[in-house]
Amino acid sequence: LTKRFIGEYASNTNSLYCKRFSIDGRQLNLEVFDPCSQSAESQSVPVEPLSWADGFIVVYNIIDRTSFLNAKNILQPERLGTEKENSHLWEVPVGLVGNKQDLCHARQVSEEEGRTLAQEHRCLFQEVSAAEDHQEISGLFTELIRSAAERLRRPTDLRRYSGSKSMAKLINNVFGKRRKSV
Ligand SMILES: Nc1nc2c(ncn2[C@@H]2O[C@H](COP(=O)(O)OP(=O)(O)OP(=O)(O)O)[C@@H](O)[C@H]2O)c(=O)[nH]1
Repeated sequence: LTKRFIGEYASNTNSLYCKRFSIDGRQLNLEVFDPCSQSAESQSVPVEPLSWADGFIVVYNIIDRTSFLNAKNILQPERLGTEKENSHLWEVPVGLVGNKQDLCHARQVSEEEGRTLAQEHRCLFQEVSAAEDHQEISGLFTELIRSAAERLRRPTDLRRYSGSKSMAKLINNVFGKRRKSV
């Protein structure tokens, strides 16, 4: 959003960030919902964004195994409401992201573990360092947005279960206006 790393900021509330974003020569309104921290026991996705999200990014910290287990928990389809049955979120693209790669000397989660979890849930996967490389983050969002846009272009009856289901940051408004349902 800012192309620079902001080390400390208040994050005790749910936040919605909006940005004009250019991708493949097209302008779009990106809305990123960042839910505030929740205890491990109550990890779940806030209900409201699920009615409009076009994609999810679930972020864990590679030097904190508990955060990886929380991410694993969140990826369960029932947590996101992305089960095939009765869900407009069925097959929305999901990115699993291992952050803080700059601290990999203290890693508690191997890259292989992250990749395997992503494959199990049919997610995009990437390890990044938000502190060191904003372009990686931008690339990640671009990839997810392309997947979301591609999904929205497909006729409903041709859609296949391609992206698992997951969460933390939500993307909305891909190449268009907010939709009530897909
Ligand atoms: N070294 C390093 N620190 C990071 C990186 N990304 C975030 N941090 C730090 O990790 C801490 C948590 O970052 P947040 O952005 O608040 O992470 P969050 O997942 O939103 O966590 P909550 O605030 O608990 O919701 C902050 O002190 C950040 O400065 C990174 O890539 N490398």
